Amino acid sequence: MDTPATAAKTRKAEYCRCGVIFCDEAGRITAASKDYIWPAGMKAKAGEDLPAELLLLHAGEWVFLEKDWFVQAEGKGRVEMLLFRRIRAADQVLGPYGDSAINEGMVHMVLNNPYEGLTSVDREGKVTFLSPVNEKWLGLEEGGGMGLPLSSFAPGSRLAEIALTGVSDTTQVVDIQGQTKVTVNLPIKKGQKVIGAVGRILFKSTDQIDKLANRIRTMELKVERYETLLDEMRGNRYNFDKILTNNKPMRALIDQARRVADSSATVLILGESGTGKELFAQALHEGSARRRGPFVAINCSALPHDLIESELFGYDEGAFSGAKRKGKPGKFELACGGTLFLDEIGELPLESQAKLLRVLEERKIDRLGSTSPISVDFRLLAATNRNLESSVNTGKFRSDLFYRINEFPIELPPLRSRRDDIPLLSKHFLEEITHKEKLPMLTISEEAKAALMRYDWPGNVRELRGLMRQMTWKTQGHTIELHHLPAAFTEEGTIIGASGSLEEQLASAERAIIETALETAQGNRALTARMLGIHRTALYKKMTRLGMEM
Ligand SMILES: Nc1ncnc2c1ncn2[C@@H]1O[C@H](COP(=O)(O)OP(=O)(O)OP(=O)(O)O)[C@@H](O)[C@H]1O
Repeated sequence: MDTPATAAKTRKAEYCRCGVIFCDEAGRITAASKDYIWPAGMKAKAGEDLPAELLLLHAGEWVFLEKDWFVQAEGKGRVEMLLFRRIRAADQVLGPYGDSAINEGMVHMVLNNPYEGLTSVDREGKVTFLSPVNEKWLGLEEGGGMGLPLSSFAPGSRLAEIALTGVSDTTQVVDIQGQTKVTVNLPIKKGQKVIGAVGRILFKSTDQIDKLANRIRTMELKVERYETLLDEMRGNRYNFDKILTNNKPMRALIDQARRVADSSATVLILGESGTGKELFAQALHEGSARRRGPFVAINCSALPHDLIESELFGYDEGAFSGAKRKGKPGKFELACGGTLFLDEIGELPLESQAKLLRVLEERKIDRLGSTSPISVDFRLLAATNRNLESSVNTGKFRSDLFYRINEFPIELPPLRSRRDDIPLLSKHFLEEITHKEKLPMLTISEEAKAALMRYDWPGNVRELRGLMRQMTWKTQGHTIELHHLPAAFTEEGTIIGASGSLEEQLASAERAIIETALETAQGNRALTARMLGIHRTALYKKMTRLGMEM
């Protein structure tokens, strides 16, 4: 492999204090200078294949390997470096130069490379070298910056900091003088001592690097956008100050919840549907040290039983037919560093309850189809509108899980037990909805107010919100009159047909609300869904479930 010609050239390279490597068209190493070391620390040997990533990266261009590149630069002009080129014929690099010219030629080319600006500073941040392209870019005379503090003419540069800390700043995409550039800043060390720093700015980079810089820039912009969005979403989340109430027992509950928020206790939030359980869960998360982490909510009653486990635990590649090729993380994993809120926990199948208990005890999960457990760090909050104790007695809920999640129970009262909240919440929802829909604010007549106060609100605050939404569409004027309210409100203190179990009463209230909304929207399903603040498909599902005519 090592012909006399290439052997001579590698010797020359060693003489130049450059690591040089040669390879043929197929990417096989034909010769390497003695001290050519891959970034992984292995010596390059003739006869071996070039690592794939180098072939890919370099594709015939000059490349300076960041890790080993520019190992030391002392004063002006003397550099030790590692150069690499994939060449067709060695002569393309070394041919035109005579023996002594190799050193000069290569060093000259690197220092005067019009595509890269080099700057070095000493420990005090004073310039020890500026390549011509940098001088030109900074508007300096030849040699004009030498010996001056770099900060005096390039205030944005971090090089002086690197010369002090010795911590490299590799491959940053930065905006300098209105242009996006790729920079690499490395400390210069003598033994263990940091004696300065050297920085590289890529000017007219290769197409690959330009594309890379653009991709990184686009990704950075995306990340910025998502971070803003996340912050907005966080801002939209409820905290304790956003839970409105005039009711004393509710205020006491909020105080209790505030106190337990920043603990690791599992809070079990009990209460009828629509009383604000999810609101409390969000506020507990926001009041904890995990607030910067994710808040992941899952409604156990909304998922078919056979999907619950894959949603909670995730699955590995090829775990079952139809699974996404790459696998998918489950909610336990997604909630890492944050809070997992299991809504309607009473609906969890017994088998999943056993698995949940194990996760809570071991803090580890196994994705479906995987045998390597993953550690998970989340705080559990749970909610239910069922009486879990009676579910334990009937064998529908595991007692050990019940005791495990019942560390701090909070029971939210139904709206009918805190009627003093009705005027406050009605006004709040009217303001919120009219503002959002750009409609005039409504007032409520005394008669209508009295009817709202009398009503039993089986759907609790959610029902009140839905009604206020309907009213903003239904009342053409500025006042909600008694006759605008659904029939259920005109019957003294009762709902039409409101007898039977809570579930039956809820269904009957839901049916009445949908019917009124449909009537107001003159049968227009899309408008009805909008009025009710739900998606059209959700409206169809509800109508089917409630046995309503489509
Ligand atoms: N005190 C309150 N202040 C403001 N809004 C409230 C309050 N209580 C409830 N809401 C609103 O009522 C609606 C229902 O609340 P939430 O979803 O938290 O109830 P839930 O008890 O979790 O219901 P479900 O059991 O059906 O999941 C939400 O739109 C919520 O914003």
